[in-house]
Amino acid sequence: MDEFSFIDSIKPDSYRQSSLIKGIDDDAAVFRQNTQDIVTAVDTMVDGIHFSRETMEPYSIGYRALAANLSDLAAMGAEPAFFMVSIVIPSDWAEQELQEVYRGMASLGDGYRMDMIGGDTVSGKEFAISITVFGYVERNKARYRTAALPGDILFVTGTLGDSRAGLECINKKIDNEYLIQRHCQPSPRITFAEQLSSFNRVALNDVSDGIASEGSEIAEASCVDLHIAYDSIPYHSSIAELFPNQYQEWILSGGEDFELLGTISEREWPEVQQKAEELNLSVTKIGYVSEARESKGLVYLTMDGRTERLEKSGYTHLQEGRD
Ligand SMILES: Nc1ncnc2c1ncn2[C@@H]1O[C@H](COP(=O)(O)OP(=O)(O)O)[C@@H](O)[C@H]1O
Ligand SMILES: Cc1ncc(C[n+]2csc(CCOP(=O)(O)OP(=O)(O)O)c2C)c(N)n1
Ligand SMILES: [Mg+2]
Ligand SMILES: [Mg+2]
Ligand SMILES: [Mg+2]
Repeated sequence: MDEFSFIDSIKPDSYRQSSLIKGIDDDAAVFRQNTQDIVTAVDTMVDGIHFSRETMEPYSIGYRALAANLSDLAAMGAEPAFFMVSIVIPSDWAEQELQEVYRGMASLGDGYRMDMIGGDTVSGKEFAISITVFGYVERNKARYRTAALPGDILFVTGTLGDSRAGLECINKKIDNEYLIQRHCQPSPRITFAEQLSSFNRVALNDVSDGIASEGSEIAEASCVDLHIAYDSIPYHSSIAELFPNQYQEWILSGGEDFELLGTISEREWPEVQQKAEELNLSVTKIGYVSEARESKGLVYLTMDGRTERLEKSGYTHLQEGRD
C-alpha cells in the first residue's frame, strides 16, 4: 500500500451534501455558499519527513507549513481567508520556539489578510503541524486538474528543483542563500492564480511532489496526454553549477517548489504571459496537451531527441522501504 492507493481505499463512493462541488481528488475541496465557492485543504508537516528540527528554524517551519497549504489554494485559484492549526508538541520544545512557529505563519498569512480561527494542541513524540486553510473563489472558477483539453499549452511558474537543491545545501552546509530561502520560505503563487480569474478554463496543480507526479495527476484527471520538452523546463543556473549530476532529476521530481503547473488554450497563452510579467513572475511553456493515446492519460518527456513516458516519481508516503 502506498499513499495513493490508501487514499483511493478510503475515498467515499458518494457524497451526501448537496453544496459539495469537489470532494477528494484535487488540491482542495470546494463547496458552494450563495454566490461564492469555498475552498478548503489540509496539509501536515512532520519532523524528520518534511523538515528536520536540527536544520530548520522554527520560524521557517511555520512559514513553510502555511506556504504549502496556500499553494493548494493557489492551485484552485482561491483567495485565502482563514486557517486552523493543529500541533503535536514533544516535551523538549520550548515555548519560545513554538511562538516562532506562529510568527512564521503570521508573517505569510498577514500578507494575505488571513485570520487564524482555531486549531488543536496535543503532546506527542514527534513535532508535527497540520494546517487547514479556507479560501474563496468566484462561482465556477475553481481550477481543477480535470480541466485540461487537447491543444492546450502546458506551463509552469518560476523555476523547478530549487527546493530540493536548497535542502541539499542545508544538509551539506553549502552557503547558497537563494536556494536555502526557496526551500525554507517558498512563495505560494496565490496572486498569479487570482490574476487568471478572467479565463473560463484553466487547469492547475501545485508542485509538491514534482512535475512528473503532478503532470500525471492532470493527465489522469483530464484523460489527456501531456508532452513535456525537457529543454524548456525552467531552472535556476546555480542548481546546475552546484549539483551537475543531480539537478536534472530534481527538476522533474525534487518537489516542494510550490510552483504552479497548468494548462490553458493556445489562444489565451499570450495573456497568461502578460499577467505573469506584470507580477514579475516567470511563466514558461514546457509542452502541450494532446488526446490520450491509451485508456488513461499519460505524460511523455522528450529529451535529447528521444521521447519516453515520464512515470510518476516524486515523494510518495507509505512506500515499502520508506517509513
Ligand atoms: N487521509 C486522507 N483522508 C481523506 N482524504 C485524503 C487523505 N489524504 C489525502 N486525501 C485527499 O486526497 C487528495 C490528494 O491528496 P494529496 O496528494 O495530499 O494532494 P496535494 O498534493 O494537493 O496536497 C486530496 O483531495 C486530499 O484531500
Ligand atoms: C528532512 C527532509 N527530508 C526530505 C524532504 C523531501 N520531501 C519530504 S515530503 C516531500 C513531498 C511533499 O510532501 P507531501 O506530504 O507529499 O505534500 P502534498 O503532496 O500532500 O502536498 C518531499 C519532497 C524534506 N523536505 N525534508
Ligand atoms: Mg497540491
Ligand atoms: Mg496533501
Ligand atoms: Mg504528496
